[in-house]
Amino acid sequence: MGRGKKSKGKDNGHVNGERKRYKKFEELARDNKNLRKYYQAQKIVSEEEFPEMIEAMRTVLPTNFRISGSRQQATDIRELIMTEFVPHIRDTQIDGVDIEAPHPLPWYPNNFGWQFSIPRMALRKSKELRSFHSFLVTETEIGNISRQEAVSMVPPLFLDVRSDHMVLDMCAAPGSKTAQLIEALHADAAPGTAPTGVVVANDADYKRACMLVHQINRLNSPNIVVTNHSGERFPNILKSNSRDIVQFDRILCDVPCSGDGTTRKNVRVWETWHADDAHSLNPLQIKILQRAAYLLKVGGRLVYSTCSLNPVENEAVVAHVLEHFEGALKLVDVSTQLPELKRRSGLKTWKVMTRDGEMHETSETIGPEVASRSTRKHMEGFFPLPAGRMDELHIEHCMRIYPHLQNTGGFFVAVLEKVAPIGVNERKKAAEALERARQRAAARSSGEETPMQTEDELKRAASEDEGAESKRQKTDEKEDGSAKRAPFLPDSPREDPALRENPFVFLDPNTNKELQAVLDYYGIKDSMSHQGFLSRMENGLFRSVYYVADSVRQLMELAGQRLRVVNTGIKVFGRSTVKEAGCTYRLVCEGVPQLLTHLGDKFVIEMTFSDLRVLIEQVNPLLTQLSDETRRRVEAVDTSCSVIMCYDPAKHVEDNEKPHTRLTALLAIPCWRGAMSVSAHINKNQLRSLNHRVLGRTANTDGVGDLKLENNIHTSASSHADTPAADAQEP
Ligand SMILES: C[S@@+](CC[C@H](N)C(=O)[O-])C[C@H]1O[C@@H](n2cnc3c(N)ncnc32)[C@H](O)[C@@H]1O
Repeated sequence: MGRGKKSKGKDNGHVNGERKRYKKFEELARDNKNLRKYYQAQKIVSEEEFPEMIEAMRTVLPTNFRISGSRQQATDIRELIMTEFVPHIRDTQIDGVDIEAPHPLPWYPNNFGWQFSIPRMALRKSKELRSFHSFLVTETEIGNISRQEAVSMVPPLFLDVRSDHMVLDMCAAPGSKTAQLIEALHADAAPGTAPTGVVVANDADYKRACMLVHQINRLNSPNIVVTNHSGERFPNILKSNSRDIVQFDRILCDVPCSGDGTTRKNVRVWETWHADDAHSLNPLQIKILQRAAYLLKVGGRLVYSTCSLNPVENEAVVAHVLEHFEGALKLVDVSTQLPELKRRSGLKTWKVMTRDGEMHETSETIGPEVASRSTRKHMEGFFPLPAGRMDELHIEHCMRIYPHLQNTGGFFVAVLEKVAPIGVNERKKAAEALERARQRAAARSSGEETPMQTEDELKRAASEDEGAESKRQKTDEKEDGSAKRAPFLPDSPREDPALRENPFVFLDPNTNKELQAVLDYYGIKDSMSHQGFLSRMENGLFRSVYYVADSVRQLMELAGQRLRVVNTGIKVFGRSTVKEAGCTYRLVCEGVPQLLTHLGDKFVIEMTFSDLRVLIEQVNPLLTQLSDETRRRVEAVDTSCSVIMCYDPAKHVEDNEKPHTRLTALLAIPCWRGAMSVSAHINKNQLRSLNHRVLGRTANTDGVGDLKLENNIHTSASSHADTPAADAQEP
């Protein structure tokens, strides 16, 4: 549900001191008189359509997933689903009933969003379906697939994230939309280049922020920072040598909400729903959106979304914030984007329901007996603005997605753009830029080169001038090294005893000999910035080394202690437990995509298809089992050392054997070079996935399949005792 955490003061499972018996899922009535009355009165759909919508809200939601990760990898996974699973499931019948095959969501770009409805009992009765289910579980574990409600995939698509954008996800946990934002940042970068932007994923709830870390770590991005602030109090980060604050190009406000668009998944909403749930959330939602507006650059885009159908949490919030900023924010008409996505326009009129079930058109009819003092304080914000004003603000540009339109949950999305500065500082800066543009235009027209410009042209020139000014500032910082000089103060340890982690510190290879030795050993090239390594110190020692993109480092240096950083970067090196190892640090699985192009050549070893087969089929295969060239290259590195073994499907087409499914993405596998053997240093799910995709061998999570995976896992009991057993359990 959208709220994200239990509201304070709830019963904790007790009523009047006695333990409350929660009804079983199937005992719950999928109905609520007040809910029906409320939405019928709002006329959110026509009278004829209303029963269809309520019926859809009662049915079980289909399963949806998104193919995630890098574009090329995602393409390979999509091909596998289309060629292997869809045709089989399409032909499957259970007890004489056809099973609906998984199908792509028509509006999701590149067929990367999918939907299917397979009854649980059907899974038990069909080998094909069980196999598909196991595939989903495995690929989800390793981050190639994300289970995500279809409508929840919508808001990031309207943010239009580019590779150089500063993006803020205000209420990010558990992180399914953050993952989309990170993917968009990487997908937009030119082939072979890294994005220069940042995604800051923030959540007010520390525990949920930690869940978010788990979700996004699977994407192996060095361009992400996870922070823990109340969105409405997200701190100002000052640019260096300036009183200006860092602002974002894109902001997602997927705010806490009552979640009544999720009745198909959270059946308990039917039992607990009341219209005034929205009343306590509306003031917070307004504050979060207002803060986001301040943090947004002029010309930047913001998406506000909820999984609630209630106008008090949706159009009311948007309308009052637009009104508050007096034209600095405007709603964007996105009706021609994602044309296949069925949606309805935002509401311009609605009524407010109080706890007694009465509907009100104005706050004047609401008495103190049905509204607490704090509710009364905010009541104006629940109602629509005067009719003419709702038209002027184009509230119809908001999007409402209803469950019956395309078999999904319910959702609300509004796309906003900041068209003018807000606040004293921003206005002053804009006025200065306008004056500069005026003076330039005057100078030009006195030289009779160009005629005097119109006010609009001047404003445009001024806003371009501001952009150029901020670019100039960045370049100046680079040139005079001031950004580098800005001292980085680690985020302070939190007061909450549950938050025990040590703060991140950047490691400078010029002064940190241990790091320099690791970089020298692995021949890390200058193409990888040496300033992005950081760690969490434990008793003066660092166990793991992480890496962040320059953009993240600059942001963290500017923010200093102001930003409560929960996590950032990707782990690239882990301290080795093997005493005789060539280097005290080994390569870490999740760091492979980051390190691959920057490692010394001898550590990246190309292999043939038959080498790949040996590596994923056998436990610690002997070096003698590899092809001659591959073996020669592995033997050229120290024993007890990490290497990355790569299979490039584009290069090794001459091999007699071919992968089971069409592969286009390079497969890069971190390995451990033992005295006589080499072993893939990956976890069970990664091994399972490779065996399936490369060799067509399945090892299902429920035991179905022809691969006995237990035998392939590298443990201390494995046949050649020269792999780092402790490391193998945690690659
Ligand atoms: C609807 S959920 C967000 C879902 C998330 N965007 C996703 O796609 O996975 C709302 C989140 O807001 C967080 N939250 C609640 N109050 C907040 C606040 N004042 N500021 C920031 N986050 C808040 C909750 O902890 C919850 O994780």
